[in-house]
Amino acid sequence: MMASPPLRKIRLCFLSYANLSRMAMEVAAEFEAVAEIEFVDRAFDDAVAQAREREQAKAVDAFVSAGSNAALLKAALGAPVATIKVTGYDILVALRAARQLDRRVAIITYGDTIAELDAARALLDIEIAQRAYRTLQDARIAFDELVAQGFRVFIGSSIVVELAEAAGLRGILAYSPASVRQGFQDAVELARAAQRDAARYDQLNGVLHNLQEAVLAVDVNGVVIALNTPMERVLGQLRATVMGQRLDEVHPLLSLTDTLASRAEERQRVTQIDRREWLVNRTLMRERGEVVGAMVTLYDATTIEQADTALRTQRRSRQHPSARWHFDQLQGDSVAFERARASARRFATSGKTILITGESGTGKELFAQAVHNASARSDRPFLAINCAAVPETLLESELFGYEEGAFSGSRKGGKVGLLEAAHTGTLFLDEIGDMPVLLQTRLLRVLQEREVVRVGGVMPVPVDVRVIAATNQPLDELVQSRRFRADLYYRLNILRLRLPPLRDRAADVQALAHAFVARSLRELGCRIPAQELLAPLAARLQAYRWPGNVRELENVCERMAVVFADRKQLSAAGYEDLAADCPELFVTAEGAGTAPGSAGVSAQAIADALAACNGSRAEAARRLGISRSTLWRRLKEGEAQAPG
Ligand SMILES: Nc1ncnc2c1ncn2[C@@H]1O[C@H](COP(=O)(O)OP(=O)(O)OP(=O)(O)O)[C@@H](O)[C@H]1O
Repeated sequence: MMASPPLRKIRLCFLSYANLSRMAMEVAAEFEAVAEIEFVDRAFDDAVAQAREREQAKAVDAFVSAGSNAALLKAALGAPVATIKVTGYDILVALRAARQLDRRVAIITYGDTIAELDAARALLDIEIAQRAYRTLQDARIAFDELVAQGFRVFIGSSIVVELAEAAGLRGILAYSPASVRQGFQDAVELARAAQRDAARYDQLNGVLHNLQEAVLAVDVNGVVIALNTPMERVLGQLRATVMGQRLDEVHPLLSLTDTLASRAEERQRVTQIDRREWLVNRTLMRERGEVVGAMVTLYDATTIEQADTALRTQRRSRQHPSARWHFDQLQGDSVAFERARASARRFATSGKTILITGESGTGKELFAQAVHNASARSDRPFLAINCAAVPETLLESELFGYEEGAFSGSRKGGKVGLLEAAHTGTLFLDEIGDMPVLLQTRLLRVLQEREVVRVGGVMPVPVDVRVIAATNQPLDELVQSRRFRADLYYRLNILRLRLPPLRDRAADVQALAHAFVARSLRELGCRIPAQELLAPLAARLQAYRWPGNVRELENVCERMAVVFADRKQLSAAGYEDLAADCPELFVTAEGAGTAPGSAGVSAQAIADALAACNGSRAEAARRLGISRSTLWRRLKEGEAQAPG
């Protein structure tokens, strides 16, 4: 078994006038085994200076002194100070010795006079005069007065004995070897306790060392007992200089005095130190329920913000796909398309709000994704919502989130809205023209104030979101008819990206069709080359007006691939099937794509498609080559126009 290391001898320093020192030296021999004791014959300021030197050199574990010296040392030092106290028994012994010399005895004590002495006076049948002092000056004045009153025998501390002896009178030391012994014992105890504390503080420092946060701990007196390297950096001072100092003096902004006094902990107070923002926690340290100190922890606000973003991003990326599209992947090299792509690239880096306009199916969402991916926010969340496809009540809580209990059926803990979830990233608001006016007002506030208040909440949460809005409706007309707020319109319309309809960029049709057919054939495991399949259709593809734009072309191409994949080869019969499945390509030139409606699809065509798909709106929209929201809006328009 390994022997535990022998305890280091305790280093004590005894500070007093020579009289008491002489007595103490005799007693000190009893402590040889446990302590090394140094004797310093000094009093008052001299004594304090000597003690400070030793404390700074860490040469002493505890000091021992008496009377005024002890009081001064306690006030001036951080190290433990044991006081040798005069007991009633000590005074009695001294009085007995004094009585041998004179029947009139003067007692001069530090601090207060001793009330019980009046009883002793009668018992010992002597005249006793008492005085108390705090400073050397006081002691001298008291002594001179008593001398003037004819006293010749004095009982008191070393100073008093020295004064008496210097005046040729008799001085009797009030302290007994027993009280000096008690003083040494107290000092050894105090030093041991300080050693134990130091070991605990070492342990605490070890724990703090591994923390990234800046942490500092104080004892119940507000004296620094531990701190870590990040805290050294905040304070701009080394541990050695800060340890043992009062925190209020080291850095008043971090003070724990109020925390210790009120026992009230404090969390996440934003505090600026050296032009940096920190979140500051103040907590109490307890041992077996007793408060033994307090701790201040600083969290760097920037790091927290980054962690917050990482948390939101990672949570979100588990739930939603992020932006997939990049500018290079967008098909099309017509002049009109290249112009749009070049503008979008420029807009991407500006970081500003963008309004994308264009007919349904022209690729507005794709552009929004590509803008996000080409912006400084590319590694942050990209979230999208179609304002036309979500019912009004849901749209509000989707966008702004809600607090727990905001309405019946609200989720426990509330819900984070898209604006919050997209923090530091991009939010794509598709079909913004369909956003109800009330929500437009709320959105405007968010864009202006850069903070969100959840439904049923009061505390605003700061958000940094780039908004890209899209519409296939003429927003300026909606503004005129008061269905869209003018101020929101101007706020969104900072950078305008106009996406041309497919009919205005006929040069792109072939390339897009080739890409779509090739992809679909590949997915169907069909080896027919897309080029060959498309060759006989080139003129038709060019002639058609594509009211549903790229989405419609994509759907038609998918249908073509399905028809030929079934037959496994190109044949005239296949093209006949195609004429039945994709009638839009085979209509006469005059009729092609001229149907009215915002997306160019007639109400009759919608009704037919819905009937053919057993009322499935998703399927009908797919067949018509329009988005679900366009179909939805067209139906609403139809209802509004219907008589009755
Ligand atoms: N340039 C392009 N390259 C490749 N695919 C495209 C391109 N433009 C559009 N698409 C295809 O067309 C479809 C429609 O695009 P998107 O959803 O971006 O249109 P939109 O203008 O937002 O439509 P809506 O207004 O109806 O929501 C997408 O599924 C995409 O695959």
